[in-house]
Amino acid sequence: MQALHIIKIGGNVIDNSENLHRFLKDFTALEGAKILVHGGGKVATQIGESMGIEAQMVDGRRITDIDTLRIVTMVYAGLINKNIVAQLQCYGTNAIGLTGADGDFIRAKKRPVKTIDYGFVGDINDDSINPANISKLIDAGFSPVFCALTHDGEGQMLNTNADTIASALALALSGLYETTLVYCFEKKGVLMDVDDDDSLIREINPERYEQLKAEKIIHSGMLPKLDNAFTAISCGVKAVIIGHSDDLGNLKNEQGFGTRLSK
Ligand SMILES: Nc1ncnc2c1ncn2[C@@H]1O[C@H](COP(=O)(O)OP(=O)(O)O)[C@@H](O)[C@H]1O
Ligand SMILES: CC(=O)N[C@@H](CCC(=O)OP(=O)(O)O)C(=O)O
Repeated sequence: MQALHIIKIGGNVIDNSENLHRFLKDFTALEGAKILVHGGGKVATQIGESMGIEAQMVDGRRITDIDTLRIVTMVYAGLINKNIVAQLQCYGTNAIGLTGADGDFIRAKKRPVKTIDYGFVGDINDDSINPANISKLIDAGFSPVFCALTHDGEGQMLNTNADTIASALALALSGLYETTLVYCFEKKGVLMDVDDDDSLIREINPERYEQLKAEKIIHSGMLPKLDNAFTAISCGVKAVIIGHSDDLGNLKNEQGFGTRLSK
């Protein structure tokens, strides 16, 4: 089976152009088939605020009313996606920028209203992604670059968390490729102390994850990231690694990069 890397980059790195460019160079240097998934929540919040629209987050998810949907569509699919694609082209990666609506690559269902109305937020299902269609792009030599937007098939764009998109792509493509999923952010990996980069935890299995959650060592944005990551590893994704965007160049070096998840 051909190897595939799916790399997700988070909003804090996108917000720092020096770190972003270093990361995009390292992404270009990765050999073989690759997909980039980017967030950009921080930039969307800043631009929304400059337009008088305050972000409302619940459990790490953005409440997406119609005005917020307009902002995230402009920011994720336009500003961030196209700048990343242009930079990758400059470094020599033949990137193609996509939302889930393009090529009907990722469909989602609007999240049903329970106690909270998340608005235009989309949840991905088992049959949301057609891996054969995405592999046509890869076979043609493109590196797809997905932003955090999906569609419902009835003309409605939806906002979907980028970590979730990355793990759903990894799951869907793991039948066709030997897939490695890498979450890159602004810390060395999962840390014992969030403020101490020397406290990196090299490996986590589900039991240790439960302990670290109970001890509140892992919290906030790291919880949905790891929930997605453990789902991926238990469903056929070969490896899941969480590490610093600056260290992507060390990916080949087994001990050199971030926190590895094990079953
Ligand atoms: N044990 C931990 N180790 C590292 N980061 C942690 C930990 N627990 C919580 N976090 C938080 O998780 C955040 C990463 O999640 P998130 O903000 O969703 O990232 P991104 O936007 O890059 O996807 C870190 O910035 C950090 O504040
Ligand atoms: C529904 C939902 O919350 N969507 C996210 C999508 C962006 C994202 O995931 O960005 P980061 O990876 O930078 O956090 C949001 O709008 O913040």
